[in-house]
Order: sequence, then structure tokens, then C-alpha cells
Amino acid sequence: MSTTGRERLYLFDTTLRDGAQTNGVDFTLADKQAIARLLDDLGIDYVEGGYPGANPLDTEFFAEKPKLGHARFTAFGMTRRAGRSVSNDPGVAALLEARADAICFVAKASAYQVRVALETTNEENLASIRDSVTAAKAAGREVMLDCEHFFDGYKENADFALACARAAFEAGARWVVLCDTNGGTMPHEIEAIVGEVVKHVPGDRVGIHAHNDTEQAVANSLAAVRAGARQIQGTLNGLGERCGNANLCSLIPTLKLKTEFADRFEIAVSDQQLAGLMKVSRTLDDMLNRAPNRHAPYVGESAFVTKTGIHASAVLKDPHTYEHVLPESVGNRRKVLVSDQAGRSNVIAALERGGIPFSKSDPKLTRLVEELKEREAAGYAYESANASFELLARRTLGSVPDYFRVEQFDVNVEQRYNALGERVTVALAVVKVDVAGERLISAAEGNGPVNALDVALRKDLGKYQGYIDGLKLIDYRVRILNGGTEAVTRVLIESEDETGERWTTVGVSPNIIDASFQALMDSVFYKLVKSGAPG
Ligand SMILES: CC(=O)SCCNC(=O)CCNC(=O)[C@H](O)C(C)(C)COP(=O)(O)OP(=O)(O)OC[C@H]1O[C@@H](n2cnc3c(N)ncnc32)[C@H](O)[C@@H]1OP(=O)(O)O
Ligand SMILES: CC(=O)C(=O)O
Repeated sequence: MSTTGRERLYLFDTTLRDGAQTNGVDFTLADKQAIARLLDDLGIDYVEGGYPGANPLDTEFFAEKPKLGHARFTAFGMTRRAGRSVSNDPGVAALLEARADAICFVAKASAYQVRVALETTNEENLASIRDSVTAAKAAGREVMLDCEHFFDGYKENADFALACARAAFEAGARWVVLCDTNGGTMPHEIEAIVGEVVKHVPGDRVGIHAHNDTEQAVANSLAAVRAGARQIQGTLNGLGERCGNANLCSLIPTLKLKTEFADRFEIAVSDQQLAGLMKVSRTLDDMLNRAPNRHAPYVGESAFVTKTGIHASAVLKDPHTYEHVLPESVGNRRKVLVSDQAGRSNVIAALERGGIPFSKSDPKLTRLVEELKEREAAGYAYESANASFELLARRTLGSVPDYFRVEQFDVNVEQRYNALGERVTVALAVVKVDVAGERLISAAEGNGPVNALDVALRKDLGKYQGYIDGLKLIDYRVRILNGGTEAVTRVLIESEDETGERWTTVGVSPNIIDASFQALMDSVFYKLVKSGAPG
């Protein structure tokens, strides 16, 4: 019990061990060092760094202990192998040599697994647990045991599963962690089984390690806590073998913000650390070069997005109407989108966000909503194209100058052979623009027609050239809508300027070049408006 009268819950992160078992995830040594610090800064109690002795990377990571302020650095590995003594087992030796505060052993807790996977006896498995825990204790480490396949093992032979847990506890393990290794156990089963286990091993020595194969790893972890477990293992962004582990980015806010848990339990993550959670989640995705899950609870970009008119109108009166917690509490933010589901409230919120002057009584506002819906029906997607929406709004409300007019453009794509006899495809574009009565003609080559058009358009815009010099296109996405002969093409272009600001524009047409050109034009106009270029 802490000074606040709440029970302490311990968080154990296994991103660097079970997370490294994720298909497609490969950490470098520098990644591991950085993630360990990130987890420590977040207030995690145990950082499992990997499996020293199993591969050179993990052995190197454990050769020098990372400097962590709060977290206990933990090494993972198997209990001694059947038929060997602890002193004669190189795997256990590597664990004992590793520079770690704690050792988390893994041992089977299922009689079926012992028979089939280890091909040994239940008695030998229990002896292996006792011997390994005893040796690590004697080496001065805090010891834990991950009881692999515990829940499946319990359903098959409860006495043996419990004997494994008790053997670790009686040999001095600080934590006995019950693993739903195959991830198929339901929350009510977890709650019932953990409720039985804590009659044999005190709850404040019991942990839960849940996999997400039925999308219930978070629910299973919470069920275990309700039944008495006091350590939760999980990973950032739910990384982990197969479908992943319990997601700490969902568990931490739930434990901190939901009264059932917040009133009873205390974790080492402060409110301030919680407010950095979205950043932590993003940092991991950036390191792994993975696109963040927009729809992730709490930390996803869409977690506090409101799209429909009825919701937006209420959220603007009081966010609590459609939000279960405040977005800022986890470092996220509220966003009201404009789309075909929008009403005046969404549009007003978007205008305010873009700093676009308007009057709520202006009839042009109603026209803007109608125009938005007509264009969305034609294929535009303003929800993803913030800059095109701003231009549409400013144009409807009458505040975008006619900076320039494109009188004509031509694009040719040619296949030829170069001097080395290699086949090359080259695109050539010519653009004629009228800038304040001055006619400018630019030509450019590109590796494709859109690239050539883009380069030609931005080559010479006369007096506006200086405003667009820092503009660059960073992403180009095409989607065919409706299909068949009626198909239209939607192009989304993402741009960036010298300030680092990014924006997205949209174009729609039956012709892909025309759709791309609309999106390019919007991007250039947006940049001119944003830069305050005079009309
Ligand atoms: C549920 C989990 O996520 S557990 C963690 C799983 N993670 C990993 O396995 C990643 C790291 N593993 C490795 O690099 C390798 O498996 C090593 C280095 C640990 C072992 O490699 P190898 O010696 O080549 O053995 P291999 O991987 O083929 O098989 C595992 C062996 O350990 C035995 N074993 C498995 N679990 C345990 C255990 N908890 N305690 C003791 N022995 C065990 C198996 O019976 C098998 O023995 P066998 O070779 O006599 O059949
Ligand atoms: C230990 C572990 O990762 C598991 O049982 O799932």
C-alpha cells in the first residue's frame, strides 16, 4: 500500500524482447538503447532488454547496463535445460553474467508442453524452475518466472500449473508471471483462474503476460488485475509475437484515467509522463519506420477526431459529449473534420482552426457546406486534404487573389534509347501562365508526366517565384473511384515548405493528369496564401 492508500501496480515492458519477436521488427543496438531510455522516462518499472546469450545483439546490449533512472533492467532466458545442472548450462550462465538488475526466466507451466515440447517429466520441469530461480537469487538478482502456457496448462491440469507457479514462488521469485502464451484465453477465464492462483501465491507477487490473438490482451490484463495480479507485462504499441502483446499505450491511460483502476491503484507513471505518451508511441513507430496506427486508442491520430455534424456541434459546446477522456491527458488533440458527414459546426471549427475570418451569419457559410458536400459526392476528400479545404473556404468566402492563371499545358511521354542503348522513358511538360498580364512559358523534363508538370509549373511564376522556392512535394497518392468506365481519379498530394509545415491537396478528374494538376495548383496557391503574397 502506498502513502496515497492505493495499491501499487508494477509495469513491465517487453518491447525489446517479445516486441523484437514481431514479424518485421528488427532493432539495432542504438534502437534498443534509445527505447530503454524512453521507457525509463515514461515511468516503466521493468525494462526487459532481450535474451543475452541468444544472439550477438542482445549479448552486446547486456554487456553494458544502460543508465536508467527508475526502471530495473531485466534479462530474459530459459530455465536450465532438462538433464543439465545450472552450473553446466551455458544459457543460464549467460543470464547470470548479463549486467541486469533482474532476471526473468521462462518455464513451461503446462504438462502437455512439458511432455511434447520439452520431452521431459513434470518433476524435472519443477526441479529446473527451482534450481534456476535459486541460482539467480544467489547471484543477487531480482528473479521472476514467466509461466509459459499457464492458462492453457491450468485448464488441462490445474495442479501442475499451480505447482510450477508455487515452485518459483517458494524458491524466492519476486514475481510469478502467468502467461497467456497462445493468446486464446477469454477475460472471464483469466479473471477466474487468476482468482484461484492468488489463493496459492500472494497477488502482490503475481503478474500477467497476455497476447492479443483474440484482440483481448488489454482486457485480459485488466481482468487479471481485478482478480489480484499486481504486475502487468506489455509492449509499446502492442508489438509482440503474432498479433502482439497487451498494448501499454492503451493500458497506461486506462489505469490512470478510469476510476475503477485509478482509485484503487497507483503506477509510477505521473500525469506529466502520461501527457508524453503519444510522443513515445510515435517515436517507436518512427524508429521502426512504421506508419502509426491512426485508430489506436488514446494515442492514434483519429482517437479524438469528430467527423459528423451532430457530434461536432455537441463537441464544440462541450467536448465531454463525445470524448471519454481529455485528449491532452495523453498528449493527443481534438480535431473536427470536414467531409460529406459535416454540418455547419464542422465547417466553423475548421475555419477557426485555419484562422480564416468569417461571420456566423454570413449566408456564404451555408453555400460553403453545400459546395463541400457536392464536391465530396464528386470524389473530393477534404478530410484528408486540409489545404484544399482552406482554399475552397477562402474562395467561397471571397478572399483568395487570382495570383496567376494557367492558360495551357502540354505533357508528352516518350520512350527512347540513350547513348548506351538503354531504354528510357522521359516526360516533357510545357506550361503557359499569365501572371498579372505577363505571359510566361516554362518547359521541363521529369521522370514521369506529373513530375514534369510540377517542375514546369514551379519553374517561373514571375513575381511570385520567391514565395514558392521552398515548396517541395513529398507524397503523391492516387485512387480510382467508382471503377469501370465511369471511373474518376482522386489524387492527393502532400507538400512541405522551408518552415517544415506540411499540407495536403486534392484533385479529382476522369483524367489522372488533370486530377494531379488540380492538386498541384492547390498546393501552389495554398503556399502563396500562407506566405501572404499580395494579389
Ligand atoms: C513464449 C516466448 O516468447 S518464449 C521466448 C522465445 N524467444 C526465443 O526463442 C528467442 C531466442 N531464442 C534463441 O535464440 C534460441 O532458441 C536459443 C538460443 C534460446 C536456443 O537455441 P537452440 O539451442 O538452437 O535450441 P532451439 O531453439 O532449437 O530449441 C529450444 C530448446 O530449448 C528447450 N526449451 C524450451 N523452453 C525451455 C525452457 N523454458 N526451459 C528449458 N528448456 C527449454 C527445448 O526443449 C529445446 O530443446 P532441444 O533443443 O533439446 O529440443
Ligand atoms: C514468455 C512469453 O513471452 C509468453 O509466454 O508468451
